[in-house]
Amino acid sequence: MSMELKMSGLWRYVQDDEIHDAEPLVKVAQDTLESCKGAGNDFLGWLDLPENYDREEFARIKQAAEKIRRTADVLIVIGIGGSYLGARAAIEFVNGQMYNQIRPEGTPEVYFAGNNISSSYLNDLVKIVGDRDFCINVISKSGTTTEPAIAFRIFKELCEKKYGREGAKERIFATTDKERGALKQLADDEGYETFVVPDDIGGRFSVLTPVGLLPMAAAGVNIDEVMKGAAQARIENRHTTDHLAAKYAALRSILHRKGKSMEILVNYDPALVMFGEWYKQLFNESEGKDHKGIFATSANFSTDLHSIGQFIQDGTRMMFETVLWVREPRSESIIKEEKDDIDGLNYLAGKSVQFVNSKAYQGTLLAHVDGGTPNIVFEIDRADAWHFGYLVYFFEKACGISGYLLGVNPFDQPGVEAYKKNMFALLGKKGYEQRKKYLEGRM
Ligand SMILES: O=P(O)(O)OC[C@H]1O[C@H](O)[C@H](O)[C@@H](O)[C@@H]1O
Repeated sequence: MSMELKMSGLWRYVQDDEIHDAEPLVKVAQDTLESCKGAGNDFLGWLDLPENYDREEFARIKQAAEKIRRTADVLIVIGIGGSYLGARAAIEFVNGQMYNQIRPEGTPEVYFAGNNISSSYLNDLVKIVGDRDFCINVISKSGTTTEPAIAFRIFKELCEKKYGREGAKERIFATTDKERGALKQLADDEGYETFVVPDDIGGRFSVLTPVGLLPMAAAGVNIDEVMKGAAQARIENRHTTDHLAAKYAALRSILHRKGKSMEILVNYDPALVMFGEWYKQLFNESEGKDHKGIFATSANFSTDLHSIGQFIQDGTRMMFETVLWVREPRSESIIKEEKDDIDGLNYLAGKSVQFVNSKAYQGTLLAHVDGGTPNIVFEIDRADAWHFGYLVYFFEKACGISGYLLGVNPFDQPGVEAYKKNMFALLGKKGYEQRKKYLEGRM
């Protein structure tokens, strides 16, 4: 089975008849999505993407990845939001958080830039590259986002200094709109190889496009497997409401109506930390609008059980957890017996660390449920490329259904503009003069 939903963490909170009663509405939401008749329907290119992707471009991604691997010790991936999170989530999901230190042979170190406005971070990254050979993949659908634009100026200059303008051309790969935006214009002017973010796929739904696929492939993630996993999720989660994406959307909606306004995506392996970050953008930008929505966040257990665990167990009862449990770790470690059992751990001698992790998972689940935090649980066998693709498509589909159930357009993000307008005004950008005056008067 690709993925299993476990309901034992919901027994006090959601009854079978409630799920049954929610079905007609879930069906309407799903039909609206699948028939492409709902709000935001010009952004549904991701729905059939696992079957309908551009094979020629896919082959070109593999060639470019090969070239990066051949010519670079370091790959700098520049992007933010949907142009950043998915690729990083994939690389860490498959290879672990310490990927750069233990990466597969022949693959470059991969670092991400343009996802913050920290000069220290940028300078640290320049230091890390040092004298080594590097390539750049600059990613921006709009081609005008401030953070990646700043980072790209710095690394483009570095690249041109080191390799000359002609040489840099061979090392810079741009992923952007097929015809619009500053990045597309720049890429055409300079002669960079370009990859397309399709018009009908929004940033947070774009991980299975070149946005995510090129960095993944460069890092040695098997992108054929990623697409196969996504294709399987597409087949399993459509048409009827008898599938996990519909059930998950129904459960979220039922819990929300009962006052649970916060969802925590829980993992038990640091390799999934960035997957949690990707999920946060997906759900918050899709549902957090019109003064509605579940606030989606993530937690990393057992790490966070020693920090925010107290609140989840015992604080304001406003949350539910969605646990993503991976049954088999990438590698195993066995706890050894010690002669003097000073730390009292000998009762675990011979047991695997994953066994201990599994008991932490089960024990936490029961404690949180007893404390008033319902748990939805998904279990998968392995954190590999196939399951990454599966999970991406699964959460995207569930998010689309869930957004329509909530009565919002899940495919826009008008609220993100507010801070940008203020920032541009305060920076003195042309056209924002009036706002600048008004804002500065308030400071
Ligand atoms: O790819 P870009 O156009 O640079 O956009 C990057 C990100 O920036 C924005 O502010 C949006 O809210 C995100 O949805 C998007 O993923």
